[in-house]
Amino acid sequence: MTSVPDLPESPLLSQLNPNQAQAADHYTGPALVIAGAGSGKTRTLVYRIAHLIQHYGVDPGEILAVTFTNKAAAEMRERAKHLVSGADRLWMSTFHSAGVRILRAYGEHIGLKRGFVIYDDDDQMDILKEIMGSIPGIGPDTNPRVLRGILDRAKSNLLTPADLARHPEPFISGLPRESAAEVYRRYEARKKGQNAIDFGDLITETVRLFKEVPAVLDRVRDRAKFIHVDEYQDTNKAQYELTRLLASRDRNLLVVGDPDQSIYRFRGADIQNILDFQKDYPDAKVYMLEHNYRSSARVLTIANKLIENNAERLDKTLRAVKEDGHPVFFHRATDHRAEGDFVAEWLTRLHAEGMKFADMAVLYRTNAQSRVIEESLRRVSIPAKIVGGVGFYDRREIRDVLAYARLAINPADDVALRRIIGRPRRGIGDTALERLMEWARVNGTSILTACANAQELNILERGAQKPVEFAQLMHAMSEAADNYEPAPFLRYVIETSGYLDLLRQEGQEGQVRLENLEELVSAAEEWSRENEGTIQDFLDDAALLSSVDDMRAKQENKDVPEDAVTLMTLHNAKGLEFPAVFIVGTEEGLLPSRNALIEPGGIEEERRLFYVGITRAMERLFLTAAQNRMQYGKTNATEDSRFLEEIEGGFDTVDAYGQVIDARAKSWKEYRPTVPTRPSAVKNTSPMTEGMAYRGGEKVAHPKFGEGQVLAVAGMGDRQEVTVHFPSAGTKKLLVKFANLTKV
Ligand SMILES: Nc1ncnc2c1ncn2[C@@H]1O[C@H](COP(=O)(O)OP(=O)(O)OP(=O)(O)O)[C@@H](O)[C@H]1O
Ligand SMILES: [Mg+2]
Repeated sequence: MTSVPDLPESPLLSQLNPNQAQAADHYTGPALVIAGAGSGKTRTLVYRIAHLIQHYGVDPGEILAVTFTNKAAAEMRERAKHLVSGADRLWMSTFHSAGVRILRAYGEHIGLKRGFVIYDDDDQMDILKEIMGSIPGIGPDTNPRVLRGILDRAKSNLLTPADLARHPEPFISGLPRESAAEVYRRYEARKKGQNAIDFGDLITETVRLFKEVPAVLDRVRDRAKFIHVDEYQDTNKAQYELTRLLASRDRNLLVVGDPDQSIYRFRGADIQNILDFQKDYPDAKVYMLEHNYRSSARVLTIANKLIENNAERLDKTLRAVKEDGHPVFFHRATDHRAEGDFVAEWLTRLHAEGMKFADMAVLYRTNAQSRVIEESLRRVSIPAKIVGGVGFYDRREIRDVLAYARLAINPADDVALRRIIGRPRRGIGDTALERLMEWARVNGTSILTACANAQELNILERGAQKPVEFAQLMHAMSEAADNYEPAPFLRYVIETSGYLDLLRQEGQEGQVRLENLEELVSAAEEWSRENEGTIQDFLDDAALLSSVDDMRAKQENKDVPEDAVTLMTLHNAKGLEFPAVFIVGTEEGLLPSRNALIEPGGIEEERRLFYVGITRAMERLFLTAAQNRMQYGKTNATEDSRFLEEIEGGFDTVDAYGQVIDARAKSWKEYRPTVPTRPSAVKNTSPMTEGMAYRGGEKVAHPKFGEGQVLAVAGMGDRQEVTVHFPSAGTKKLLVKFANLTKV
């Protein structure tokens, strides 16, 4: 029996349970916190940061924490500020934001020019559409999205075009690999010519910078002597490499994650990063957290039950701290509309019982499902905040004005130029534009340079004055960009570009667009109050907003009251929690998704996604399905999700009025007995793993495999099973009874 080693007396640590406190007290060297949903991983990470500052005297200016969204980073900073002073100097950001910051400061060392812009998904598509036509093996029916997917995955895996050409598989996403590599090559060249980088580059270029210019890496490492990564299970190869480089000198790297919540494999996330952490850092300390503080025991039971069906996983223990709570309800509606009405009905009831709308969330697999739910909610006037979907920053007028701003900062941004040269119309037709582009291509200049010289160089026979005027307009705008704060500058752009007049002529619709532009100016004003920086910094931030980020949500839901139900995809819900959660569309073809059925490992990924959804719920959980659903314009009969079968017995089936039809959950204790366990606070040093022979992180020896470290412990008594990582033999699952392990 091991006991909790002495921990420093600390008011901070006393707010954690003993295992959490041990992890939070981790000082130097590599560490891995691996634990299930709601076990306090994120909380432990924040407390560890505060404890480093308060107890170990670490300078906040040497601490980096990487989170999944800017919102999570902001929240973490707020929490840290409450716990300890100096927290405003912490570096908390996403991988992408960290990349921008590093590349803006040091990108010149690897040939990035000042003022580079960040291309988003749509900009990428513009380039791909333009180049794909002339590449052998890429037909006109090739979807540019497929190409974009190939590029994204290649970058996530740090593959160059040459690597792609050497790829062992003859086809990549159905395309000849040579063609895919050629697309990649030309795309990169085009982007470089326009002084732009894309999302993937934010990581890969930073990695390249670190490798090629060690002095820069050293400077950045001084600012990141203690590194934390939340949601480590969703890092890809490039992010892994970035982390590895940053941590390679001081080796103070603490990562937290849950392999069961890895849900971004389709975007290149590699679950192996977390599983191999101990291979990369053989001296890593492993901390396991085994108590779930978030969900009622019933909710947690079905979550545990579900995820056990995954074959590829580390066994972990996760026990409820909370009581049984309410039964989980499942409702099978006649169709998707009835499903939406059922959700609206229960939202209303919960609200009448005193729960705030803001404490409720509706989660779905695909954005397309949100429309019907929204309609149902609107009918009964439930305020709803939609996260994701076609949002504020995707609107045409917003993108147009931001494109002007980009071009003002970076005259080489041809993608932006092509977007706005005809908005409003300024007498430069398609043929003229093509000649300008051709001249620019032949002479290796930007299109804007071609415009500026249209008259002298005889690029155009007629109307050469128009492009020259456009170039003059942009020149004036560039000067304004240097001289104005972000908000006045955007106002200047809206007016001088002619966009304002254009919208004024468009009547009602123009009016709505104008209001959106006003909102953009307000967003910039608000941004300036909270940040110091130029229009360039504002554009960077706007480009990096993810759908769950606050700045984005605020603009997108500007007319929605504070107290509103959240509607979002299961993916976006990661890391969040709500007292009441509805998961809709638990049907075959939706959850698991149709694509998952044909992809290797697809079902297990979808199961993890469902697991993420279930474990967001604190008190109430509702699952729904529609027997008939309209999809792609046709109504079809559906089948219940296979996952429902896996958790059968864990929920009550209810009818449209909420009356229990099938009360399985009433006898749920027989179905799977879990008794809530309440771990003591840290002051009381009784070990929380009472009755267990082994604990995560412990060093053991095996007669054949040698020394190793316990990764996970599952089961009790004779059936206790440990997962042990042996540096010489890999990771093994062993039954304690037979394994002949000894403690080291
Ligand atoms: N020791 C504790 N005492 C009280 N509340 C706790 C404790 N540990 C965690 N919690 C609460 O439990 C909830 C879940 O914690 P947290 O979000 O840190 O879990 P997590 O492991 O990061 O979850 P996820 O896997 O979903 O990211 C939070 O509301 C947190 O404040
Ligand atoms: Mg978390």
